[in-house]
Amino acid sequence: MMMMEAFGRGMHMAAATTMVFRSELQPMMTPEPVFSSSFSPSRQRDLIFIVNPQGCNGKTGRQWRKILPYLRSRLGKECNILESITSGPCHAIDITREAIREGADAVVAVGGDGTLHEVVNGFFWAGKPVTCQMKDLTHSTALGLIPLGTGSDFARTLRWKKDPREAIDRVARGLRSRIDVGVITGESFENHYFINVADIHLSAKAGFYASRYKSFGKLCYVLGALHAFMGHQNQDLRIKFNEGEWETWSRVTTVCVGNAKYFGGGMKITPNATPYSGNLEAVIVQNFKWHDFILKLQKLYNGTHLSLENISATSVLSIELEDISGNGGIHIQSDGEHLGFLPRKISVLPAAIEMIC
Ligand SMILES: Nc1ncnc2c1ncn2[C@@H]1O[C@H](COP(=O)(O)OP(=O)(O)OP(=O)(O)O)[C@@H](O)[C@H]1O
Repeated sequence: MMMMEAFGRGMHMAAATTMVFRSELQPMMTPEPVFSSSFSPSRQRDLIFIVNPQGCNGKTGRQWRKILPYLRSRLGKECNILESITSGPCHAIDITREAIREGADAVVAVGGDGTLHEVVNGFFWAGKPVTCQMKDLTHSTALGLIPLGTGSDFARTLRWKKDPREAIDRVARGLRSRIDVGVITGESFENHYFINVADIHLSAKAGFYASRYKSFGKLCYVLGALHAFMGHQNQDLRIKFNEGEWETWSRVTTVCVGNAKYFGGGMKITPNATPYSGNLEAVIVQNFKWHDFILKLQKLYNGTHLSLENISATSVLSIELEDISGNGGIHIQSDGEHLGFLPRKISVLPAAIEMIC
């Protein structure tokens, strides 16, 4: 494969909507993964490992080099192990597209949620899944993950530890399960995909500032949030759920739309979300100040914040958000990557990707 090196180969929505009440939030059954198939044992599999050497402040690159011997011993006999080291932001997207087009059996992201996010975006091009031209229609490339980032929040929902050996064993077993992906659309905006959490306003700014504090490890997300509160103003937003009517939500601090549960280095922000459910969980926080954030931090980490008065949650297939002030300054990010400003629509693509689980 080109470019790759082969080894051995508030509720101040005081007027609550008809759509969402905290009290209406039904306890959800947690959907479990359905394993469909494993790799064919009859031929050598092509596994592409996309490594972000700068992940976790450079620790990802060092850990990767340490685990390579184990990877080779565990997978070297039955697989072609191909390593591709990213050269900078967005490189993983191109590598993934190329690998899928060339018929790879799996593309494995080695790094944090940012690297995983780029690999997921590589599964799509021009609004459609990327496919392999050379193999039969039943062939599909699976997504794999060796979580080695600062937060590695997506892995938490699947209850995976940041243990590279455990992750390699999972890749070796090769069990696959279809997972949902979120898609963000907007006028003059290329479709953007996410696997973990998309978020708007305060927390999107927090993600941006967190990157300045990465040397503090997971604490970078709390520091980023406190930084984001400086000069922050809660804003009135227009929100539409599931293609319904537009509703006005006042003094919105942040909106988080989860395909999975955790962000910000372990905050269980969308505690009912799972990537096997066919929908997303939208959590709307209103009228929060920086001191509320500090006082409620523990609840955010353990996922009990949905019981608070100015937090609402609902399960959605799609959610559209517009800035009422019209000044265009409401930030949006997904999986920690900054994506510009509202208006945007966020929808679920059920069972869009096969993942090695
Ligand atoms: N070679 C590179 N040099 C600099 N940045 C890179 C390189 N390759 C990828 N990146 C960027 O690094 C960003 C962060 O990487 P990653 O998410 O893997 O680590 P992290 O931020 O430590 O983990 P987490 O997102 O889980 O907190 C990615 O969004 C990606 O765009």
